[in-house]
Amino acid sequence: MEDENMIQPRASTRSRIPQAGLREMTSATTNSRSGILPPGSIANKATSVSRTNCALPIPAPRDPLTSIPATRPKATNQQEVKRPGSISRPSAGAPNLHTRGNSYSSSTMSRMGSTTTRSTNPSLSSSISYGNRPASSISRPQSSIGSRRPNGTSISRPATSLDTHAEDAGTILGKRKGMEQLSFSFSHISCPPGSFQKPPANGVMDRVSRPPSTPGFEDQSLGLSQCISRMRVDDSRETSSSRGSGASDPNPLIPWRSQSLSVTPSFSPSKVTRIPSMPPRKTPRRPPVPLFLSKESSVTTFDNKLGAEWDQESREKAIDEFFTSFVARVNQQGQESFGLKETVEVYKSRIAELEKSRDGLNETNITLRVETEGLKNQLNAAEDALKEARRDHEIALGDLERRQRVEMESIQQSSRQDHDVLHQRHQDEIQDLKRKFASEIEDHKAAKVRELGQLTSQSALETQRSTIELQSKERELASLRNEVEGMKAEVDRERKMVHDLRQNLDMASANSVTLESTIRALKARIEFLEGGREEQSQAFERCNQEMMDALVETEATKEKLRREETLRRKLHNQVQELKGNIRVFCRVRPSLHSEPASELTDMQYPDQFDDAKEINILGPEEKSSLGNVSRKNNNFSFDRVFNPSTQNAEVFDEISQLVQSALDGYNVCIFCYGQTGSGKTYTMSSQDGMIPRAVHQIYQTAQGLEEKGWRYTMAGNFVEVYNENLNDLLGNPDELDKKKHEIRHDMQRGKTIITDINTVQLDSPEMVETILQNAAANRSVAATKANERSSRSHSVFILKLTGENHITGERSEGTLNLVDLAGSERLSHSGATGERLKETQNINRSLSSLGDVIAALGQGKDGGHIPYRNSKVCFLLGSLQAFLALTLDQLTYLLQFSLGGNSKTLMFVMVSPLQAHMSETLTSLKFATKVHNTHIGTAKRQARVRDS
Ligand SMILES: Nc1ncnc2c1ncn2[C@@H]1O[C@H](COP(=O)(O)OP(=O)(O)OP(=O)(O)O)[C@@H](O)[C@H]1O
Repeated sequence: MEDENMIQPRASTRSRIPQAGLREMTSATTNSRSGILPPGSIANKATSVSRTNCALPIPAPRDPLTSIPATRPKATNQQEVKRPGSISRPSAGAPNLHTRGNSYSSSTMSRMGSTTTRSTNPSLSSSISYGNRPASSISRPQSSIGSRRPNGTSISRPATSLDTHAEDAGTILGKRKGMEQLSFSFSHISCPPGSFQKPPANGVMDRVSRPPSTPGFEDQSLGLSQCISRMRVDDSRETSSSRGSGASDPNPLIPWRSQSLSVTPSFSPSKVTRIPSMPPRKTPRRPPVPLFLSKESSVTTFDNKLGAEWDQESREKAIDEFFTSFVARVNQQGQESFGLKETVEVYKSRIAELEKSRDGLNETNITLRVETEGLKNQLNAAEDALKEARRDHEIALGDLERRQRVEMESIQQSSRQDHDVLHQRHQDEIQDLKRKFASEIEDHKAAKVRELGQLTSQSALETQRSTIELQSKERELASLRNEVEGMKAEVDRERKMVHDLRQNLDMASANSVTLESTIRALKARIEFLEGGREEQSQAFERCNQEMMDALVETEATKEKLRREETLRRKLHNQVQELKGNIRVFCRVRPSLHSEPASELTDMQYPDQFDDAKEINILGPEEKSSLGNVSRKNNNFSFDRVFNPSTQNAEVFDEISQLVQSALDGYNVCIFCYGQTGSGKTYTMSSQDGMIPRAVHQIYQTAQGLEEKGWRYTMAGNFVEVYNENLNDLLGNPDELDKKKHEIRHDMQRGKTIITDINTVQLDSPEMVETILQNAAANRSVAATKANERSSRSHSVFILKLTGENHITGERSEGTLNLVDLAGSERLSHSGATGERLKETQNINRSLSSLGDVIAALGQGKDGGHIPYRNSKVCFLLGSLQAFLALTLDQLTYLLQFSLGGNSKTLMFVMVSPLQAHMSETLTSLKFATKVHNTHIGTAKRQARVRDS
């Protein structure tokens, strides 16, 4: 609280002295922005002080002597003149000056108005009258500036109140110790000559100034000191001149220039000392003025009255007025100076206050330190007490823990006992439940066993009953059979007997006795049979034995059948080999509706109702030079020739044995060769073509073989060789011609693997239709016309057949390849260009190389050169031996294992019936004849190619 009391007043003190005021004071000291001129310019300083004490708005800076506001009437000076003794408050502005001392800093600039008002006196005659001021009035109270001055009474101003400003200004009010040594350097005041003459009533002037009409006097811009300096200069000049030459001043208008201004003590309580000399100012040369006035002197008065030197009254009046105004001005300056001093005093008092507050703060600080020490002691005591309390608390805690531990142990013990009791009870319950459940289970088990026994006995009874029924049925059947047989025999016998009886009718009657005896014998036999049960049971046993023998015989027969199936396979293979491992069928397609009969080629089938192996193609009529008309007959012979009326079913009958070979574990290759539009696709891939029929047959055969222990799985691929590239027709159509597939051969197992290819498991015969549709769809995506694409590429349908006999442990792996070759038309006839030309070249290269390879193979030279490398198709018909050689032909490479060793090949050569295609037809047939004449692995067969 004490501290607060110390601080609060300080705050209020601060608030009373705004920083702005302090700044302005500082700036005033350094002569910047304050409007205070450098030393020697009292007017500005006064202005500054006036600003300090006046709250009026700040006017624009102006010359204090030239600016004469209208608000300041001259009457003020006149009023002051009337009261010459009251110098302390010469004007109405004075109270303002004093009462605003406290707000000095904030009102410094606003004092301009009042100052200006004061300086509105037209002349400096009203500015110096300091000497008239009584000593008491000069000793201005310190509080005259501040509001703290009590009751507005004057308090003696400290002796140093003017020191600072007097020294700072370096001009006026220079001497210390009050007004006694006050000397003025009124450099800023233009003082009219002669205005320093002491009024008669108040003092004596030692010099009499000249009237104000002199030019120098009118120069109001000159300061008083300058005037005085001039006076000195002139004075000395005049003195010297008067001394030297004795001549008088040529200018009688400025006699005051040679005077030095001094105020006698009687004139002012302060001692006016001689004003320090100022630098001389150059003035125009004037005529000398007489030093002393005489009656003869002609002097111009202030009123510009010439010759009024002796008008003492008016001169005194003028001087008096001037002096009054001068005193007022000096007064004003003094007051302003007081203002400044008071400001300084305010700051000094402020400093004192601050020091006081600092002392207070120091005291407070000491008090606080003492208090802090006390508090520290209290804190130490409190800490000690806290430690004590903590110790007590720890002891109490320890006791509590011990107590709780004991309690806990007792609780644990009791709970353990409870737990043991509960556990024991629980165990007892469990034992009871176990016993209960065991007895229930036993009961249940016994019931189930009983039920089982009943069921077993029932089933045994049922079985026995059914066995008995079966036996009775069998017996009935046997007896019925016997009866039937007996009836038959009896009928026969009866017939015979009737016949005999008819023949022996006579004998019957004769032998009636014999018959009767026979009847009796029969009756005796019946009786015997009825009585011979033992014999019947023995007969039943014999029958049973016979049945068991029959079963054994059946098993033996089945085993024999399986052996015969294996033998059949071997024999079938041998038969196929005997037929030739490469067989060639020729098929002529029928003419279409769009093809008129006149455009058809004349073809004959000489043995169509016999072996159906030959075909004659008659050329166009040719006239010889002798006029004979003849037609060229091209006769070809193959393994089978199908005329246009042959249906797919009949064609398939011929190849079904090859399909059977695939099931038996052989690699079979069936391909169609021929020009575009000759019916290859129709034969191979149409709805009732070879592919669907082959798959159907395989299914049927596989099902039939199941009862012989065979289980078959079928997996299908469909690939295309287009421009010597391999494509997957069951894959993504977008990858056609882009994705690369490789053909890899497993030489040891004789298997062909194609990389990255889709394999479809054929679980049903219908799946093959899906495969064919997908392949056709993919081809249609790859080409604008599906037919075009199919014409320009080889397609291969690969069916892998894997069979296992779970009885015999046999295993078979066969492959059926159904190949639809590209159109075989000649390059020269196709007229193809660009991409088509490239395709045709590829196709022809494959096919012609195929012929070469076949021809080479046909020569049958083991180890002889086979031109496999010439074409991929070479692999198609080459032996296993041949396929070991590297080749670029994808197609033949692909079919490598289907053409050699255990492979069987069937080639369809397709023929178009059109005359326009005759040339291509003949070429195809000649090529097929080459193939037909090739024999791989079996006895070479001869075939004829007859030109007649
Ligand atoms: N045996 C036939 N019975 C009825 N029509 C047939 C027979 N053979 C072919 N055709 C028809 O002849 C036309 C051409 O047959 P296909 O498309 O099979 O010839 P292609 O040799 O496969 O031609 P490409 O080489 O262009 O594929 C088809 O319209 C087809 O239906």
